[in-house]
Amino acid sequence: MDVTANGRALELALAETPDYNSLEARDRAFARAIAATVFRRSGQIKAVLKPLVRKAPTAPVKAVLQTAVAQIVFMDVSPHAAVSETVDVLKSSKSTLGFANFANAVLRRVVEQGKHTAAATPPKANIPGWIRGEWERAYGKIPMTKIAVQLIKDPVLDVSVSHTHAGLGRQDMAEATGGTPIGRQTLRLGSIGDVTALPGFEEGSWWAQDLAAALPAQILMDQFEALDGVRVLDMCAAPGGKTMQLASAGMEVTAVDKSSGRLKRLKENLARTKLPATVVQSDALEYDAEPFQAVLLDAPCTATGTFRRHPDVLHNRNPKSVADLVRLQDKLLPKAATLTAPGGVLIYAVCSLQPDEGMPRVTKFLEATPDFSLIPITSLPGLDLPEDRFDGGVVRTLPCDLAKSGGLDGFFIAALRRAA
Ligand SMILES: C[S@@+](CC[C@H](N)C(=O)[O-])C[C@H]1O[C@@H](n2cnc3c(N)ncnc32)[C@H](O)[C@@H]1O
Repeated sequence: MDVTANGRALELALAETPDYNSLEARDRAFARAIAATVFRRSGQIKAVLKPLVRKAPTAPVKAVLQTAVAQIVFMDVSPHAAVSETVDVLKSSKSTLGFANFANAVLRRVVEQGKHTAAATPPKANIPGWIRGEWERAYGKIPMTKIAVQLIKDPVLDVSVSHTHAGLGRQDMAEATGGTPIGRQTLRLGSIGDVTALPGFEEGSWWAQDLAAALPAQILMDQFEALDGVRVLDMCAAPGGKTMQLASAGMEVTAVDKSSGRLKRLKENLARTKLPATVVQSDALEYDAEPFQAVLLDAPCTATGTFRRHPDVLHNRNPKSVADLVRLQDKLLPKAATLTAPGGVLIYAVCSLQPDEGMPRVTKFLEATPDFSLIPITSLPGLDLPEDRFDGGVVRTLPCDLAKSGGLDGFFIAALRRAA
């Protein structure tokens, strides 16, 4: 409820819930899986409940019913156990006690017919209408349907393997984990479990990073013949996935971020991977330094492109949050420009599928800043993406790309150069 009503991220909402924190690790993982399934399957769950619930119950009762449907229809949970646990939960509070019998009756019907109703409801019903509209207009109806299929699949785990570690390279990691090398430095692993238990974690040989999230830094690095000692600013850097890529390639990285909590994670990541970077806590809009040969602006965005691992992003955003972020992106891009040295490279990236956060930001910036021009990108070595992902000389990945191997995050990436 905190996610939909207050726009909180599911991870944060859970982390600040005392009942959740008091659970054993295994039960916490189960509770998180139920919550994620509620968001992943929101439209199908609604379709299952609609014919059975004539009058809308209170918000807490509705939320409890949704978690029950998630378990009964979509998870490997005994239906009997899910019904009786749910009824017990409702009985445990005075405000919901009166709904226990009602829920019992509804959920028995869900056990009988829920799977059938869910199967008859297309996956695109799980995507909120306003987002579906924007994606259909931007990417077309068929890609939209394929994108929706990625939402109901279990996400894969991608890790980026450090360039600096002679010990556990990508091939060693592949052999040790059964993972598949994909792209330039990514290893794709079957499903997300306890990442800290994977070989090479303690040694800092890799960090979790979606294949698409590794592209902006790779595109930046492609613009240089030699990387050693090149000064680069990672302007919105935490938790540091891209900082680690740049540092592990030998670049001299300054990592700026506004959030102290997220910078703490960045510092932990750098310590674990034994990679160097100058870390600065600052609002990027107020940060000043001698201009850099390269600036990476991985801008704050709606992050709707990350829905495979974070299905809640489709439910805690709205058109106003897009507009607010667009305003910030329109300030950050010119600021990034002032920090880019003449002849230098500026990369703008967002992990968003909302069209407004992509090309229109770059077009507006280029119109206002004549000493910058687009460096057209027409393909990415090692990645077999459809030609139209490079329309306009920029990169637009869709979650349905490379679908057979697990898809990838939706990113928009543009490379720009300042005149010398
Ligand atoms: C997309 S995330 C960055 C992810 C990171 N580049 C990575 O690869 O791990 C955006 C970041 O922008 C930061 N941020 C938001 N507004 C900012 C601002 N005005 N100045 C600096 N950082 C900001 C957020 O704290 C967040 O860490």
